[in-house]
Amino acid sequence: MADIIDGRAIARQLDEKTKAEVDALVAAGHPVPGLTVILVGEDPASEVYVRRKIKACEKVGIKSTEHRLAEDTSQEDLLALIDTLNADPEVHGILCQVPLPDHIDTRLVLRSITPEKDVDGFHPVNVGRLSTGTGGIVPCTPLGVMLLLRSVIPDLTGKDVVVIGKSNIVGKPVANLLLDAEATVTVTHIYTHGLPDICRQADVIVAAAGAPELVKGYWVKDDAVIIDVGITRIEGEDGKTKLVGDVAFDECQHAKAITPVPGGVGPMTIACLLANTVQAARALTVGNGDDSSDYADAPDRTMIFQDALA
Ligand SMILES: Nc1nc(=O)c2c([nH]1)NC[C@@H]1CN(c3ccc(C(=O)N[C@@H](CCC(=O)O)C(=O)O)cc3)C=[N+]21
Repeated sequence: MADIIDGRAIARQLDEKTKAEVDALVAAGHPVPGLTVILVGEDPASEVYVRRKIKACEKVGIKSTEHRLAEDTSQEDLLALIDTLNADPEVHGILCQVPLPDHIDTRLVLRSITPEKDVDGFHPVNVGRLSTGTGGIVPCTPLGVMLLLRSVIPDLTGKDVVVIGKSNIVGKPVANLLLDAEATVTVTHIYTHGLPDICRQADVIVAAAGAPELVKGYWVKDDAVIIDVGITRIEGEDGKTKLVGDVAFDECQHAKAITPVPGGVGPMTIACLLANTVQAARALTVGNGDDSSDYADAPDRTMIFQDALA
């Protein structure tokens, strides 16, 4: 049987460290780290995630605020709100839940969040810093993927990793982080020819295609490690809905280790959001931005949080 990588447990461990950092900041007379979440419209899945984020903030002592805007909110009003939050000294992290309604230019909105408060790591400045290994805020899900992976394979040097999916939110940043960790990375997607054969060569598969149960058992070599980023609600045989990943979990028990869905990458995404918020708060209040961090120019930014799990 494959080992199940317990994302909830590893997330709790990171949360403890985050809480200790919040306490230390406050004890040193700095403001309570603050996270603001913006949700436009009423997507039920987004509501679930936002509620989880707010609850998680409470647990570690981050002050959270929520802005719920109507579906028909104008782009101008959303940008004005972000301007206000950018200037608010009590707000250290700003997260605007995506997807946004069609009448809003998502790229413009993400660009308008100041990079220092961009705890999603989606601003082009943070994307550029990640891809050049020069600091910045690392996006939450890719960071979570790295921490889960390192809980099984502490040293990724020379490992053959296949990433399935090329999104700006997961596939591309994960590939960059893996390269920084000296892995050999093959980035693929659902149109890649011979995808099963490519996957069968891999020591590690990171499945982030958004295609439910895409990765079959025969795609996976014995003792591979599988990180499943997918999360899709489907109707099960009993008529009830259930969450499935991008990997046919039951067929992959010959793997060395695999993340479950739910309880794998999802909880880590939230724990990393909290960790990013505290990092942003520290940079904004204690130090002069990233340059205050010993890790600012470290080739592998994920180590800053890896230490928390040691
Ligand atoms: N600006 C922005 N930043 C995001 O980080 C962002 C976003 N927009 N839009 C939506 C996606 C999705 N996302 C998840 C967070 C937690 C779980 C999570 O905790 N999942 C639980 C189960 C959740 C459930 O029961 O539905 C688990 O996997 O165990 C999943 C997905 C963050 N996202």
